[in-house]
Amino acid sequence: MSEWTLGIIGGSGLYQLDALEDAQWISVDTPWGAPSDDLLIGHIADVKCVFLPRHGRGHRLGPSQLNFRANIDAMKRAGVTDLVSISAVGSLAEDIAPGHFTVVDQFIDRTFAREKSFFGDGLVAHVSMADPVCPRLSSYAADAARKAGATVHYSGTYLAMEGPQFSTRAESHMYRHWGADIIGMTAMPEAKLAREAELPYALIGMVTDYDCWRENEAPVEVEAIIAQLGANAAAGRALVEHLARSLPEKREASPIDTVLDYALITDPSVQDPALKAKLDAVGGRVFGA
Ligand SMILES: CSC[C@H]1O[C@H](OP(=O)(O)O)[C@H](O)[C@@H]1O
Ligand SMILES: Nc1ncnc2[nH]cnc12
Repeated sequence: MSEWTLGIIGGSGLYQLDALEDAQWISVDTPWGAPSDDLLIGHIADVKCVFLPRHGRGHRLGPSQLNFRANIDAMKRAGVTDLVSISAVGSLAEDIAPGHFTVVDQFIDRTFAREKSFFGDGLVAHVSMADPVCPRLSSYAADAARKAGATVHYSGTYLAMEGPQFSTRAESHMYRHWGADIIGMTAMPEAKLAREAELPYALIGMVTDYDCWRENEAPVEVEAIIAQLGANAAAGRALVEHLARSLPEKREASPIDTVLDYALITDPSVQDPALKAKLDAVGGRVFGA
């Protein structure tokens, strides 16, 4: 049996994963509230897979309504060892065209109306986000995207905006000057919380549009995004299947598995027992759940 349990967060257009065998929707409760939906738990070959549609089936939740902490906690609670996230994104670069996939390796976080940490009052932690994704999982995901037939960009900076409105033209130009390659509304604080939960994380951005920085082109509208999403989602599903099938049976330890060993700063004598209890899944390895 494979040592990997692969978590998959599906973004806009990806609400179901038919490739999962013996799959069942399971309700998972967390100390942080309800995740976006039940988890679809099954397997691909001998890899256990846990799928969560980020916006819920039917796309009920907007980016600022997502309970990111509950989503990551639920993944951890379901035994996920590695988490791949799939997102619809706008392109901020000429050579990244709609239909292309970008394997994200950096982020600029401009979100401001979201809970961004599992830690805080009574138990403080500071994890490093210098290298925010897992290179190993990203590399498997990139190969899987290529096998799925997508044009793949092997690195890219994702600008996370609050939304739900799309950017102004001035913002879009500014993000390009900052060096961002793609833009979306959901990967932050998802990536930060995955790191706090010691989950190696990879993000694949499926490009739907050119946002609004191109002078002679109509700005992005949901209608155009939905049209592109259909084509992208098929490749996204194929990517997940190739990814699960390409994982070696044995899972070597990742440095991300143990980041909390170096992140906690609160003296044990004053750590809040109530917060520690809430961290049973996220920090169970260090607090002995
Ligand atoms: C439907 S376009 C805007 C919407 O799509 C992206 O969601 P996700 O990252 O979950 O695929 C974007 O971030 C916005 O939430
Ligand atoms: N242009 C865009 N801006 C923000 N999020 C997006 N998701 C898909 N396209 C987007």
